[in-house]
Amino acid sequence: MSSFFSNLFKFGSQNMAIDLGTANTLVYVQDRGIVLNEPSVVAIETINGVKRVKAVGDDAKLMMGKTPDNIEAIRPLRDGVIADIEIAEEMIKHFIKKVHGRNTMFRYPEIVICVPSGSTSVEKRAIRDAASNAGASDVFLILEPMAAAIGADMPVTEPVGSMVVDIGGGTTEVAVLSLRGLAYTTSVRTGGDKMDEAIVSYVRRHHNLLIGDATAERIKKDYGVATVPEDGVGESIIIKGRDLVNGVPKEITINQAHIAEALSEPIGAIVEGVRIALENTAPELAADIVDQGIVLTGGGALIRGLDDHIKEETGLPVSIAEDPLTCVAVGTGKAMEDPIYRGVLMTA
Ligand SMILES: Nc1ncnc2c1ncn2[C@@H]1O[C@H](COP(=O)(O)OP(=O)(O)OP(=O)(O)O)[C@@H](O)[C@H]1O
Repeated sequence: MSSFFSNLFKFGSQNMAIDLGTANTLVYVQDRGIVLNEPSVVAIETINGVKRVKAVGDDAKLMMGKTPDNIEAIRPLRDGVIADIEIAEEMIKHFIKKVHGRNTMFRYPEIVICVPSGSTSVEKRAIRDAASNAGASDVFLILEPMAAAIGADMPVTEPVGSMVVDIGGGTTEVAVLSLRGLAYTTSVRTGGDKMDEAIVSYVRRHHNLLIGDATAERIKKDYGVATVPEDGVGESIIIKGRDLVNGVPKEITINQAHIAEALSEPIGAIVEGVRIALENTAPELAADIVDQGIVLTGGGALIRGLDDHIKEETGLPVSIAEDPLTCVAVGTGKAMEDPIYRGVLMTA
């Protein structure tokens, strides 16, 4: 650990923090803040049996669902863990290179990477090795809920219990934190991806219409609600896709109440995770949470009315972090920069 902090001094601002997310990867550079925020997607092209990276990040996401047979758009992280280590490594390498550009002096930075709290030691090692192979001289890890809580300015170093619920693409991490540690943590394999799948399956079941994940994600971001709107209907939504009966393109109209119905299962799983965490929290810490409330981070926190829904289900105050999508990256960056958080970094 000490070599890390002495290297911070030696190499200055090249050190970086990476939020390697299922949906998005964010890179934070010391003293500069977030410099990269792109989808965790890699497009692989196969020519004469040889595979090569065709595009990464924004460019690769544009290809999802639209690639010819010889190009495959892959998300190397699934359910919050690395599903394809080689491709994840290519992605990390690409992003590090993109951040440092031609500045070869800064080719081997120290890197802090955020990992899901439920990662096994094998998964943690795989992430660390991917960053080392991508050119990092030293790699440190931080658990995702800790990073989210630091990013949301929660009092993680104090002897006070606080609860963070980080709703990402692949997982929802629920944790109770106190004195730089996780007093309790649980990871629910439900997040934004499951919400997209729920919309795809709702539209197929009720309207015989096939839509892609990208369309479902757009609908979720623009119209997603945690509960049925007050007027029982909400806004109308026009959806285009392929009719499953006759195979031709078709357009249907649904409303936000339908989206609330579609999302009820994944949102129910998240609420259940919060409830289990509360039941397993030591009484002293639980008493603190009654005062401090629950803080929501991650992109899923932006589903309209989710804070009120969790408040109703738990009876506790619930708030949304200021910028839920960048909380984990900012928290990972702060943990790298500020010695007060020294104790939260891990070597593997
Ligand atoms: N306005 C929005 N409303 C609802 N969901 C949103 C919104 N904006 C982003 N999301 C969803 O948030 C998810 C991504 O969140 P985030 O970037 O926090 O996850 P991640 O860190 O990549 O994933 P994980 O924590 O599982 O590794 C995606 O599923 C995305 O569709």
